[in-house]
Amino acid sequence: MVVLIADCLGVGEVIALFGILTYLAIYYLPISLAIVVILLPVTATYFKLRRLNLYWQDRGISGPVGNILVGSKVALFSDINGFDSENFEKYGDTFGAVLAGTPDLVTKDVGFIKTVFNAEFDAFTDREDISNFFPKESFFSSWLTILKGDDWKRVRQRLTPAFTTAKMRKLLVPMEYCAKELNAELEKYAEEKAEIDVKDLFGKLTMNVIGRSAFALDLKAFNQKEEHPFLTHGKRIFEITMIDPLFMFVVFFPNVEKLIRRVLGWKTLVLRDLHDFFLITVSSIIDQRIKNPEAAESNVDALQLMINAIESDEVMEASKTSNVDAEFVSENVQNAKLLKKTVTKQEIVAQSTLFLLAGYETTATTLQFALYCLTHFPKIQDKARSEVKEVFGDKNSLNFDDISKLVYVKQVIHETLRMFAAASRVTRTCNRAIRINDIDFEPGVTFTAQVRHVHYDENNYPDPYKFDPERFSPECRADRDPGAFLPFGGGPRSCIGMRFAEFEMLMTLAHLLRRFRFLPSAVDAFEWPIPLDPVVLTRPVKKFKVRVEALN
Ligand code: HEM
Repeated sequence: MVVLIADCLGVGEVIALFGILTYLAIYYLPISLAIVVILLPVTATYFKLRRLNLYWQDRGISGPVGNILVGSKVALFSDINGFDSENFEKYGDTFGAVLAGTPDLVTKDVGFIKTVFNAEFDAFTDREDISNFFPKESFFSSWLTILKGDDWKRVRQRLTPAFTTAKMRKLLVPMEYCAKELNAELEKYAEEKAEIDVKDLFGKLTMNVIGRSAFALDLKAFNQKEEHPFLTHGKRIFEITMIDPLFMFVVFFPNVEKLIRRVLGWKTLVLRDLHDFFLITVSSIIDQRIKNPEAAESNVDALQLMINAIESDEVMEASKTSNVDAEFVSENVQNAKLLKKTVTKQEIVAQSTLFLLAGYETTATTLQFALYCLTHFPKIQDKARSEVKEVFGDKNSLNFDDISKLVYVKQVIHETLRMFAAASRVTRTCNRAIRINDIDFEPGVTFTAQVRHVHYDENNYPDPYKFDPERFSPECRADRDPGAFLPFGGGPRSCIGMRFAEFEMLMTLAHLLRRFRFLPSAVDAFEWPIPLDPVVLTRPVKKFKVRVEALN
């Protein structure tokens, strides 16, 4: 009973309730009864936490036993990759831990990952549950990344037609426009012989690309003087951290937060200004487009593709999709009940803002690492440039066929993604009891694919610290299990923006390499491999800069 009540409350609420209970017991009850009232919840909580901490050991699976109060939670906030390395070393390819109160099975075993992410996907459809932070009333709760079960299937199925290669072809035009804008910006650096803050520059590029290709808006990210309100609000998403006071308040006092929202009529407490701005602005763009479909037809952007896909009742044909989507599509097209249900306006607003979130940091960081590798290995840079020059010939622009000929540049991007995959861990939550590899999974337990460890495993990639784009030549790929490459996750729930990101990176690098040579910083040259921030999202520990030389 005590434990059941505690489960519905946040940590702050439990402590407050316990404080009140202790106060009342001491003042109003005889001492012996007061001790019982105080000790009962303490003992019940102690035994619950103890059982939780030994969750995997009780099931015969080895792994670290965390602190009784916080489990291995500290690892989440400090060095999660170091934590995983240490445990793989001690316990082998798979170990069990308890992170943030949830038993988590962590593995770098490719076969195991494929079974969970693909073959048994129905039992592992969702990611870890973070819905507490995103109230149901807000559109944040409709983000594809957060949706669960049938809701996720319905929205993903409806969105998939907007992300096929054929649709991506249309987005090459805005992508190229932004790549040319970036080149114009770099001319200034080359002329002034100034050092470039690579992440800052690519961050602006990816914002411009998302603006143009998701909303047909020019966000003018390179413009220092006036900032587009989309950009001002979009950037706010990245400012939020785990130690943000409002965020902490939601974590510690979820029920109080709910009450405050109800009383004030707010949809969310965290990021409220951003939420309301996007809800109003994007909803009105959608309304205008739906009211005026002919004018809307001229828009080549993901928002319009989503509106079209949803309105036209378009159903994907498995043969027209990638292998990953084909499997998913053929599976879901049979599900007529889900197909008939449409996607709401709030859900479209959610997905279009999610593109800002999902497409900005990931792509900018990958481009940053690609440039880091190309600067560090000038011969690889020259080889990539030769291919680019050959593909451009006398032209100034690239079409879809040209992009498909950038085979070596794509290998460079894939090798960059192997070494510096944006997400070092990808997690699924079990939704029904299932036995896999002699392990009994219960609903609520999570399964984590340790992507960085899969990518640095000698058995998958010999000499893993060597940057070698040849690993992704057709011959080398044929010799390797495709499941050993997970920068975009795996199975039906993998990254929906993968093709978008690949086209954007190919287009950008092609234009950059054609016009410029990249050289290490003269002030702060960096070592190989660059030290990484020990958190889940892969970033260098310090900013790195490059110099740029314009080519004739
Ligand atoms: C280099 C760039 C990118 C990387 C490395 C990347 C990586 C990832 C990863 C690892 C996941 C989790 C997959 C899983 O759980 O199996 C993911 C999910 C997702 N990504 Fe990306 N991503 C990139 C770019 C993009 C872009 C440009 C967009 C949008 C235009 C996007 C939209 C999404 C969405 C919506 C999801 C959630 C999919 C779902 O739950 O069904 N990503 N991405």
